[in-house]
Amino acid sequence: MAPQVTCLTQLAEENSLHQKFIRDEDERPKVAYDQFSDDIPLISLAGIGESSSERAEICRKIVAACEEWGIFQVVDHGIDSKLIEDMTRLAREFFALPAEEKLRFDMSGGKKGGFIVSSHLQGEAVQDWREIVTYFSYPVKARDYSRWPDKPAGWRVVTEAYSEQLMGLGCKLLEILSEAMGLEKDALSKACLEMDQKVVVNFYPKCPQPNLTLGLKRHTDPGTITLLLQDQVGGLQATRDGGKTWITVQPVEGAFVVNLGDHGHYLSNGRFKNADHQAVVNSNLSRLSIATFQNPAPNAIVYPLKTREGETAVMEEAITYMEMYKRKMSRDLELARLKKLAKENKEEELEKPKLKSCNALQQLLA
Ligand SMILES: O=C(O)CCC(=O)C(=O)O
Ligand SMILES: [Fe+2]
Repeated sequence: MAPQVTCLTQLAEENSLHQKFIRDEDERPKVAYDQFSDDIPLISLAGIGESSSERAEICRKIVAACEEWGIFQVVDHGIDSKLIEDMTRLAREFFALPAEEKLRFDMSGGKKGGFIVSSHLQGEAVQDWREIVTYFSYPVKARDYSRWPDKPAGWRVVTEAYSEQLMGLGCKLLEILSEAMGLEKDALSKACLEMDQKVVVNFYPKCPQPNLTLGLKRHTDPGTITLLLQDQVGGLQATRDGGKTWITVQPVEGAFVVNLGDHGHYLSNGRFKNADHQAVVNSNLSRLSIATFQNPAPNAIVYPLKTREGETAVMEEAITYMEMYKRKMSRDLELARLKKLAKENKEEELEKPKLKSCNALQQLLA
């Protein structure tokens, strides 16, 4: 039997956008996908290993970027370029598979890992214009290979190697941030207990009406640090003024975009920003990005590791990461609910005068 779910790749062929992807006006893209900005710092990690003045300079740049944006790009990061190439190629091949192949790994119904068409926040009607395939790669003992795609050939070998190298890079960056906070090198990693890693491969097909929708709704990542590999199309956007102005991050060949999540933000007592970001789409080209989330273990404690002189803690109480995540989700849901309510009320208000004039018309005609 033909699958019930239509993949976005199929919807992309239509002339107009399906209603379920249409965002409210205030959420729609304000800046074009290819109107690039180089405001986000681009930092070379060459020389990071040495205990030299070079390392100190790199650390200074990273810390400044985290304080200002919570997001930066790194090159000379030591991740094997052949691995990046293979990972990108396999990811593209996965999304090019027929819908029924991808849907063999359908994640709906609460499965941990697999494929999903047009993700959306629970309880929210509008969907994102993206397909994803995701797998949980750390801790190793928790890997459920039955939820990892078995096609295209080579997926498992390449993704495992990719995960391992990215775990290394993530930890290296956390060492720098720990030192910057005046703590032991391994303080942030230790605070994660056994670090989790989740990889989400995002595929954004060409979109018939990209100005009405988003590839991925505005959000902050919940975890400690995220390493994003993006192709050269462009679409990742960041804001540092609560969404008033946006910039499109300039894609840089072979670079990783690094951003801090909520956990990193809280542990630094708000000193390092949790980057507010989103992804926009376009009608010319499909786009691929691979997000590697370095997260704490579910039972890790979320609380500032250190408060600087004169600072009070940004959190009232210490909670587990699981609890932090639950609270974030219910806050997002509540916001979506209130927004929907406000919209309905507004529509009702708009209906009233119409109704009045309608009554008046009837009286006139009577
Ligand atoms: O695709 C992108 O540029 C952004 C992806 C992202 O923010 C995410 O997966 O959390
Ligand atoms: Fe994100």
